[in-house]
Amino acid sequence: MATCTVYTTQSLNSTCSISTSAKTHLGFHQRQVVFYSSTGKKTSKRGGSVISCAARDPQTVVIGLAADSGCGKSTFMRRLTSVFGGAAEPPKGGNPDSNTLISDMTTVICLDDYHSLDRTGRKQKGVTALDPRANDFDLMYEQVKAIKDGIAVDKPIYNHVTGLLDPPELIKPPKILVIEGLHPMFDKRVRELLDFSIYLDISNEVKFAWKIQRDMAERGHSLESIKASIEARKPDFDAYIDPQKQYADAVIEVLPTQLIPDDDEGKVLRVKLIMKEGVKHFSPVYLFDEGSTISWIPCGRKLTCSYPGIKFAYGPDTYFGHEVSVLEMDGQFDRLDELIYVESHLSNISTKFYGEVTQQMLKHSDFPGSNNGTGLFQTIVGLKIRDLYEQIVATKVGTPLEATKA
Ligand SMILES: Nc1ncnc2c1ncn2[C@@H]1O[C@H](COP(=O)(O)OP(=O)(O)OP(=O)(O)O)[C@@H](O)[C@H]1O
Ligand SMILES: O=C(CO)[C@H](O)[C@H](O)COP(=O)(O)O
Repeated sequence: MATCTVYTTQSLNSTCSISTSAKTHLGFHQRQVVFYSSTGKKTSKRGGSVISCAARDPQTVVIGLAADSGCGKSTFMRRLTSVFGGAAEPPKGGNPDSNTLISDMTTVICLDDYHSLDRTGRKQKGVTALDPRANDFDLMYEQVKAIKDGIAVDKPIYNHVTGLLDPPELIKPPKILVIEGLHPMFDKRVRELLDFSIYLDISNEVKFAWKIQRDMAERGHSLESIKASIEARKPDFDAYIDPQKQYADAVIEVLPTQLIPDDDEGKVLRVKLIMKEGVKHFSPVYLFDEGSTISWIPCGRKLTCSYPGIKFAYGPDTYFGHEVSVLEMDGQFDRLDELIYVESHLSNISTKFYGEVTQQMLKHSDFPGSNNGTGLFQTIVGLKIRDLYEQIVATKVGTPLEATKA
């Protein structure tokens, strides 16, 4: 039972406790509502349908992760959920093709589940899945809001195996809800529900290399079909997905290396972590000296670097008119255990103990990008999200947060 403030047809702003009962309308569960007077005395046994319920207990913290398909969202999610501990798994006993991942602290829902047109429907109408007309933003907003307010919802499922819209699955409010997919920041109403937002900005060259690696090697697609699919999506990607990066609190931008002249292999990457200034509960990471402009080649006695080496950069900048701090890494690590040397020069990384970034990276050394800035910055953003969550909870319960962070 959660104590909350409900807005019903009968009484505005009453304090009550709620117990979930039956069916849903647009994903909103009807509840039995028990009213209490200000002295805590029960005043009536049954209210009406809860239209909106703002929980007074610490509510669900909502994180948005936007990126095109095949740009590393799943990998990032695995790193993020690992920071919170516990394995993330699909809902038990549910649809085997569910896109949802649940762990003790987090629930990750995939916004593909809000496609309003199935694969055939999109084909008939001549629209891609990136087109807003193929997605139900009203339902997305209503359900994310409900979860944030502590209300379980019946969320639809888009089945990537069949291309059909499957019967819904029950999503209970977690401590942290991550909404990942093509459009978490597209709709203003949904955007305003986000406590923190991330955009994975993968340059066309790198996206192409990753797609080939996955879709040719693992899914048996031809080079021509991969090229055609990227080309077909590009206009809608440019129109509806890419512009969301202006709203992100953190952007991880992945570019070809500058360490190898005219590199066309796309294996060595230059990765930027662009962090907005002035975001509540989020203080950007810095290298050596906050606010300075730094260029650092850490290769020497403490870091093994084979060709083409490693280069870090840090400094202030502007991004879509916002003040940002940018941390950049070009190159890749030879020995992941030596990452501790780099970690010890970074500040505001929200670790709970010395070496936590290195430990996380070593733990998932088999994940794509573990030897470069993609893995490093995804891990750091995961730690920043844990810190943000802890700050929000501490603010709500009114207890000061222990000073345990680096
Ligand atoms: N940091 C990385 N370095 C190298 N390759 C990567 C990296 N991240 C992802 N990839 C490649 O891209 C592929 C897709 O990654 P992932 O499944 O995490 O993306 P996704 O955005 O969840 O994709 P989708 O939405 O299509 O399921 C991986 O199989 C891998 O080949
Ligand atoms: O951009 C995508 C996000 O993952 C997919 O292409 C979209 O969801 C449609 O899926 P499918 O190709 O399985 O019909």
